[in-house]
Amino acid sequence: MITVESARAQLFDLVNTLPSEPAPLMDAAGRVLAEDVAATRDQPPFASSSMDGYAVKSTEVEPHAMFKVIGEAAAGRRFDGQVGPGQAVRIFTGAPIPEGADFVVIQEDVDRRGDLITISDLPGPKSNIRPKGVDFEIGAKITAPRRLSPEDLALLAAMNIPMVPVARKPVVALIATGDELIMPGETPGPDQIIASNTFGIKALLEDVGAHVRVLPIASDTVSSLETAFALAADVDLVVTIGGASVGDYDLVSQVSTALGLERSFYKIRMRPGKPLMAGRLGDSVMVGLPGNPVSAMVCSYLFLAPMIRKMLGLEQVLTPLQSANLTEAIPANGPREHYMRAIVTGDRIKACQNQDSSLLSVLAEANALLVRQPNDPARLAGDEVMFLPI
Ligand SMILES: Nc1nc2c(c(=O)[nH]1)N[C@H]1C(S)=C(S)[C@@H](COP(=O)(O)OP(=O)(O)OC[C@H]3O[C@@H](n4cnc5c(N)ncnc54)[C@H](O)[C@@H]3O)O[C@H]1N2
Ligand code: MOO
Repeated sequence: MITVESARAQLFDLVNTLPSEPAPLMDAAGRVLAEDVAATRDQPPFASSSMDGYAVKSTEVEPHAMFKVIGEAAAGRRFDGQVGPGQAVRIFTGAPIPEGADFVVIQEDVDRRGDLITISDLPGPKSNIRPKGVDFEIGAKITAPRRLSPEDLALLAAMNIPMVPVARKPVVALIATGDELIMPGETPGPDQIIASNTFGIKALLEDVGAHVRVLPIASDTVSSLETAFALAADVDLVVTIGGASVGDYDLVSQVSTALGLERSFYKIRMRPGKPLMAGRLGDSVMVGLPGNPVSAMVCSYLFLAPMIRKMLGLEQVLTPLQSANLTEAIPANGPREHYMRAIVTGDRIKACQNQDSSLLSVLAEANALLVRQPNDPARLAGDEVMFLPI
């Protein structure tokens, strides 16, 4: 059995950054920027008013000063003339500052009668003018790689970049295996359970940025598994769930090997998730997850999500571990690296009572995986431990 670290290194060797493709800005949320992009204009493209008021010459601003209002400047409609001595232009937020003016007196600080305004309250030193290009100038860059946030999309729009170069989404096929499985909503036979892993893993991988195809459940026969693999021939990553262990109906290894799998490894010194396998299968990469629901999800956090991030070209593929102090003692660990379901509150962490790898109710309560090294000694309340947030 190999270590988690060595498994990760081998998995990363199997995948490369995918090529980029143009995406309409409207559909680019959450995609990974693949190439640097540059603003095609200044923002704002002209000096503009940050307040509603009157544009005047700053040298004339003093208590009781009077101005004649000679026109109006609104957002989208500038005043074409020149502001001369003793003159003011009615101006609104976002409007271009007229020639000759370099100060906006807010309307709360003036009295207006007809076309005449008088400064009633002395304005502060702020000119209420946003200089041209104060937000960004033409050529300002957003650098790749970067997962595009809602704020990034707004910035790209302001930069007038309607098509964005993004990494192609890795396509993942999920194949649940087992005669006992049916889909939610179907009527289970007496010995059947609902295929749950598919849904958790799909959500997790889509959240990271993959496109996930859920294939029909494969039954525990060679031909059914072969059909499922055939349906997944054109994807980047084929993920099987279950059938990875040593039982008579655990056929994933046998079938994938017969189909030409160049196996990288089988079995990791970890808990849960021991019977993980991976390798190259045709033009795809195959990862065989253990069927126990918690094992499958933990392996998805530890291995599949970082593989997707690498395919997307992201620099940080691993989620950094954090530390917290135990609220209760935990016993010594065995020989496998253990990812214990745990609940973190502030800087304190509590390992969940029951660590059985079938318990989705415990996993759903947890917000962290407490990481124990092989043979880690018993830990006391108050001890500092490391965890992976989930
Ligand atoms: N003699 C041994 N038995 C087992 C070993 C071992 O080393 N020697 N390893 C155990 C460990 S650890 C794990 S993990 C499991 C992994 O088994 P498989 O990958 O072969 O998974 P299955 O047997 O198909 O299923 C295990 C369990 O999970 C349920 N399951 C499977 N797929 C789904 C799904 N999509 N959604 C929900 N639940 C699913 C399945 O019904 C079983 O209850 O092997 C141990 N055995
Ligand atoms: O490794 Mo299994 O995943 O312990 O339940």
